[in-house]
Amino acid sequence: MAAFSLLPSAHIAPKPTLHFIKASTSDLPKTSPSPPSTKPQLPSHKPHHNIREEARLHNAATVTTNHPRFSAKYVPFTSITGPSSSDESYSLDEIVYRSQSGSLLDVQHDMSALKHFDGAYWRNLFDSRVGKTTWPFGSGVWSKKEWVLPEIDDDDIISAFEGNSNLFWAERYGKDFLGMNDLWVKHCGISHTGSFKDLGMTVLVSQVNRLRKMNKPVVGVGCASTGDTSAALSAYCAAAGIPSLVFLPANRISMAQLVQPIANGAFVLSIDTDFDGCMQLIREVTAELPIYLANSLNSLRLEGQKTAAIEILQQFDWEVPDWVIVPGGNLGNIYAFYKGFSMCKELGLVDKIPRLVCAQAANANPLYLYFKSGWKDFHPVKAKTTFASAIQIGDPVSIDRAVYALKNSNGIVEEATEEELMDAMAQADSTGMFTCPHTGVALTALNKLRRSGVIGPTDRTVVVSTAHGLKFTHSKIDYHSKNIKDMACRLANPPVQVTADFGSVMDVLKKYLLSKSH
Ligand SMILES: Cc1ncc(COP(=O)(O)O)c(C=O)c1O
Ligand SMILES: N[C@@H](CCOP(=O)(O)O)C(=O)O
Repeated sequence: MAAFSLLPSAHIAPKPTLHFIKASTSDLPKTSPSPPSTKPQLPSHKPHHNIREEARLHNAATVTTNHPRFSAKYVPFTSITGPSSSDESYSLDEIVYRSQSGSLLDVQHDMSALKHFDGAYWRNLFDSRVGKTTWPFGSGVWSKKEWVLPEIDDDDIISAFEGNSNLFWAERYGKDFLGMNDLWVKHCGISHTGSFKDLGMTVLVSQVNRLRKMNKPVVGVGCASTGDTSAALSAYCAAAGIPSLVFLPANRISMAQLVQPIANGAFVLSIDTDFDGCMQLIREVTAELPIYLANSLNSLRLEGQKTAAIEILQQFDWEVPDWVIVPGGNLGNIYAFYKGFSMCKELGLVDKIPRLVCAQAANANPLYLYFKSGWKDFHPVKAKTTFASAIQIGDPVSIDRAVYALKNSNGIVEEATEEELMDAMAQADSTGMFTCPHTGVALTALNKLRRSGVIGPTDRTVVVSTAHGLKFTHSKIDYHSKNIKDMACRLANPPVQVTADFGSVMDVLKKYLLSKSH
């Protein structure tokens, strides 16, 4: 193993009161802005190690250095205070989802240890890990490991190299439909299981892997789901060899989503209730049985999901967009974005955060109604059927997190009717994307804010696309066949039936070309 300089620069001089650990070469403070090497040097007689073994070798060959110990713990969270600084806290190795008073928890990082390094250090470190296959940093989540689960052993990590998703410049959509020139779509759904849930699930399942190795009582991992959480949970558990159990609302999720946990070997319960009913049941069951709760009530999930925000900044070369629009259901993700942006600001990678917009389906809009009441009255709703089926949620568990995120980002909540969201999805698809209905909800919010002038023509805006359109082909088929009651489906593009002779084919082609020529 090569020797490394341990001399920190003046601005990152270690403070004597901190705990010190053995640090790997990739963790060492750098005196120059050049990115640190993350590739271990292998002994020449063993050329065929896999990447996990390479990381193991690399970590074994560490040197003791004056490096602060990064750590994180659970603390209570409320919509007023955010993460609390009270004495109540829990180790991440405990199985706990709520505080003593019943409030949500948050993963709180030791920010003073992270502040030991300046913003330039973190930017360089994160940038240096992109596009590599080094374990576990090839993942967009684990490339930010120090900010996610700093204490987990690389060997315990279960990753599909999720994240690093495309930030798509929506050139034509922005120009033709919104008069915008700086519109971007963060394709979080182009991912291992087809949604942003992979980002959180790699963290949660990795921690479960660690807990099981510590002989903690975790026989399986369970969730309630509208489709995407269950797909991610079952895939990551299958990769780890851990049993997964999923509670699905019968007949309320797409076939493509239903088949995912089935194929990955999960124990699938199809329950005759809605998502909120399934969520209630899984909470009761996980309180009784050694089943670890994988929904975003569990704040570990959000640690992975927040990396999408960091990634957006990274993809803009650490320039901050004006707006980020996120579709909301159980409302963990809007807080995850807020947390990712806030950490970047607090640790000096950027100097501000974007304004956040949470977009809901009008048929499942408890946050929208709360926002419209001036944050006075929150009432869960009975969510009605929506094409954006993954956000058909009336009693979101992370309501307090969402309120905190929106209040602290000068945020806005918008809603989309069924017709609006389906038209927006079809319009985006007509410019070359293949979006899901939830992205249609976010695009509708953009449309409304753009038309009212709240979002300006040159504002740099990011719409978060949360799932792959291929999971929702049934809704696209209904739309393009004009097979939806009370909906004009004005952008429908049904196939033309034509008889198999040259003349008929020529007739329809000429008609089509004529329609395009003026
Ligand atoms: C595709 C999709 N989009 C958006 C959401 C909303 O995310 P959240 O529940 O974190 O608000 C979900 C899940 O709830 C989802 O599956
Ligand atoms: N859309 C989600 C609903 C559950 O959300 P979670 O983030 O709390 O797990 C799903 O796909 O199940």
